[in-house]
Amino acid sequence: MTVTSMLDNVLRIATRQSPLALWQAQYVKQRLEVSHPGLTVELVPMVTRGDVILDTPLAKVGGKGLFVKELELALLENRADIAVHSMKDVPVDFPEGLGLVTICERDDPRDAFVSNRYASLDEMPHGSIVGTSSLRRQCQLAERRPDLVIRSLRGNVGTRLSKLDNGEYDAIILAVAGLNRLGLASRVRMALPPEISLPAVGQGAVGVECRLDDTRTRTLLEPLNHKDTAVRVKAERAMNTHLEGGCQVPIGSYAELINGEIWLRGLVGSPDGSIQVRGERRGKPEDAEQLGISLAEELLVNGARAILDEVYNGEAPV
Ligand SMILES: NCc1[nH]cc(CCC(=O)O)c1CC(=O)O
Repeated sequence: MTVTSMLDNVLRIATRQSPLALWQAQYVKQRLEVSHPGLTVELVPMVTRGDVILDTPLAKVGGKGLFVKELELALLENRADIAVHSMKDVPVDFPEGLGLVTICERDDPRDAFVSNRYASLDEMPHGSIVGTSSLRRQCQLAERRPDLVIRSLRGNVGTRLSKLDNGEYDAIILAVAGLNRLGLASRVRMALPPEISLPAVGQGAVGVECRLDDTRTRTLLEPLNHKDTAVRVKAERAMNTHLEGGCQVPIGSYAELINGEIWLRGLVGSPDGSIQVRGERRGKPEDAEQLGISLAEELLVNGARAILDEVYNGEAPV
């Protein structure tokens, strides 16, 4: 066998090494190998800046892009062929030459109430301590239960659970999907419906990024794309992109497909929950992007503009 033909049968995944990232990379590897007998998929483990700076709230250290930059560099330098991401953590912009080409079927998009003491949010006594570092979760929690004390909680899923188990918190909020993937579904005391906690853009979905001119890889990825998930995430991301919100503002965006129609709901709020600007759109899947944009415009007019301006001190977000 020549060197070229050997390489033809190998595809390399750049991945972070958190248990969740590794699960997602393994999942894509397995899906690819099942779809393409004879293909060998290798993992290329990497450390990102986001993995190094774990004790500062994400909103303060420059956001989600921290977790993907190193992976993208590996793609651009041809040290790997694809990067697998939680769609929730993928920034709106891609470096020139890279793009998101595949979105896999969505797992449970909801937030999970996790506690060793209480079965639900409403059961918690006044003054209970809840851990989350997500401004979106904090905003919705504080509106519903202004009497709770919300404390910052960082680290990967396992770290967060051990901080709960140590007694540092009465409850914590995590994504159901992350717990499911790690075999920790039994830790979910209550999955919070979107009415109580509107999920983050793309929550529960895994996406794959590659070099846009790499037609071989794009063809290999085709069977993994899940159309319904892709259209939902497209509407959610269009809303988010049009808001230019970044992750220093509480933003929720969640689309469902009901009888072939998109139902997109959006939220922009203040971190303390005192302001909640909400809206929704229904329409055809073909119009996913337009629905997201027009919902964003409505939210901006209804108060989101003021919230964004306040957070970014009147400057355009970077
Ligand atoms: N912010 C970290 C992160 N990124 C994706 C998930 C969960 C899996 C997903 O939403 O796809 C999590 C953990 C969490 O929010 O609890």
